[in-house]
Amino acid sequence: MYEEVLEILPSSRVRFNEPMCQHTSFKIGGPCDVMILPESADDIKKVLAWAQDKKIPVFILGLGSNILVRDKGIRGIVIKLGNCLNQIEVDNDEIYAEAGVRLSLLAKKAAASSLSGLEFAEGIPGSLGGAIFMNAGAYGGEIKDVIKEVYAVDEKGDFKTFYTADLKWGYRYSIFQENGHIILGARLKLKKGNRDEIIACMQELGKRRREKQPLDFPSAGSIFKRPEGYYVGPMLEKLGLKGYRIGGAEVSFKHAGFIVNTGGATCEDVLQLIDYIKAQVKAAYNLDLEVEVKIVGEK
Ligand SMILES: NC(=O)C1=CN([C@@H]2O[C@H](COP(=O)(O)OP(=O)(O)OC[C@H]3O[C@@H](n4cnc5c(N)ncnc54)[C@H](OP(=O)(O)O)[C@@H]3O)[C@@H](O)[C@H]2O)C=CC1
Ligand SMILES: C=C(O[C@H]1[C@H](O)[C@@H](CO)O[C@H](OP(=O)(O)OP(=O)(O)OC[C@H]2O[C@@H](n3ccc(=O)[nH]c3=O)[C@H](O)[C@@H]2O)[C@@H]1NC(C)=O)C(=O)O
Repeated sequence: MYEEVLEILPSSRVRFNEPMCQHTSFKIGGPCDVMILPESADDIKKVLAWAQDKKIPVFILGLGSNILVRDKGIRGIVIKLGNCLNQIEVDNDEIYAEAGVRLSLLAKKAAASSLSGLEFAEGIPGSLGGAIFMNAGAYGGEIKDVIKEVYAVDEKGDFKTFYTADLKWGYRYSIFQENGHIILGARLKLKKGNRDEIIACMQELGKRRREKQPLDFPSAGSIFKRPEGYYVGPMLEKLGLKGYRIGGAEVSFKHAGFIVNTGGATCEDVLQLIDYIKAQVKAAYNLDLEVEVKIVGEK
């Protein structure tokens, strides 16, 4: 049945049984049935209509930096926007960018145009779409601070424009986590600044990130959200969990808020490690840690 998608898209934009471990920063995940690499919003509309007609589930992937895919993979279609919808246009103090653009690349482009506001995004590995979906943030900045409008399609493929005030922004939260729309792009409003100062700020944040975070191992960044009044890293460090390992999954020695794949980790290893950490934290602090990373795929 999946082969029928070749009637609406050229084979260069379709992959069958694609291993998700090749598309996630964790380097974990079994195959998806079909992966679509769209070139335009029109491709996405066509695929959505086809999937709806055939009742096939659709999953949207940005750059795979904030997901944990189960070992059996994903049934149905994965539409990968990361590295696909890639256009950027600078217009005075505003930037229009498509959802698949790498956030750190967008930050560099803003800096080169003497535009301030995206310095915090230096080194963030996800796409603009993923960043909006979860209101990505680091070093005191959040993507919500620079978003003016977001352009999306609903499940039927109808286009919609959202103004930032309507997006229900919260800590690692936006309306897109409840409405199921696909983000196609956004208009960002930045501030004119001094190019050298913007670049110096980004270099400083990049240095801090490299010093504090285990960037030399595959991971999905912070595995848990920050509980109010706590930092996860020091909490796990005090519990002696740094270096605790199940299979190939390990609580990072460098930053205990990260689980790293030391080589050959399965999703099951990571899930077991998450459960173990949660139980330890519950017993010691009476706190329920909430997973920040999105867990997807067939159980
Ligand atoms: N602060 C930091 O240091 C780090 C931050 N991150 C953040 O995580 C974010 C994840 O981005 P990315 O790797 O691209 O995302 P992923 O590919 O990991 O996708 C995560 C989820 O986001 C949703 N999503 C992604 N793109 C879109 C879109 N265009 N429209 C609607 N939903 C979308 C999907 O949910 P669904 O299927 O339900 O639609 C998907 O399950 C990054 O932008 C980054 O900010 C990640 C690592 C480190
Ligand atoms: C990596 C991510 O985002 C990160 C983002 O890069 C950083 C930097 O601003 O702040 C958040 O991490 P975090 O809550 O762990 O904060 P950090 O600044 O890294 O650490 C907090 C404090 O704990 C200390 N710390 C951290 C780790 C550790 O093992 N031991 C320790 O003592 C740090 O030195 C620091 O004083 C984001 N995570 C969340 C869930 O909010 C991500 O979302 O995937």
